[in-house]
Amino acid sequence: MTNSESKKINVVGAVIIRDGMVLCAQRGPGGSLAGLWEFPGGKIEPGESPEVALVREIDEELGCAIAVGERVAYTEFEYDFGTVALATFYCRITGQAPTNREHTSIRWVKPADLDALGWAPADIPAVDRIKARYGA
Ligand SMILES: Nc1nc2c([nH]c(=O)n2[C@H]2C[C@H](O)[C@@H](COP(=O)(O)OP(=O)(O)OP(=O)(O)O)O2)c(=O)[nH]1
Repeated sequence: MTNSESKKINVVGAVIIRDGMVLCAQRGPGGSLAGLWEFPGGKIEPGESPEVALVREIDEELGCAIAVGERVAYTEFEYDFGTVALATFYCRITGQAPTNREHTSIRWVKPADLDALGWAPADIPAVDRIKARYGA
């Protein structure tokens, strides 16, 4: 087993779609994958289901309530700091509009324009699925 395989990080990401646009979030400077774009979300805590973790993370990061729908993609990607197992889910906002609390920026993007952002590598399969489904 390689070192990176020994550390699997279970992460959930929310593909929030509103009015045909996808909510994208840019990671801050300093941490892992600094400046790259991702789907809001984060690490699953012990005992949490992916759906419960996603509702908690989106409340923390964006201050809004969501309904979690079907899975978009599941990817395992080996970064130098460990292997991220990323599960993304289509989500719908059920309450107030999101506000950016933790990211450098958040942006609503048309599916066909998603490629213009510099994505965290683990997210590429999800981005491709979203484009295939919604991008013209
Ligand atoms: N939230 C989120 N994280 C992602 C995505 N794609 C991807 O590779 N990741 C990585 C980045 C982080 O290493 C990890 C998620 O952890 P996190 O969101 O709690 O990140 P963090 O900044 O608090 O943690 P850290 O890695 O800086 O310690 O998964 C994604 O689409 N959404």
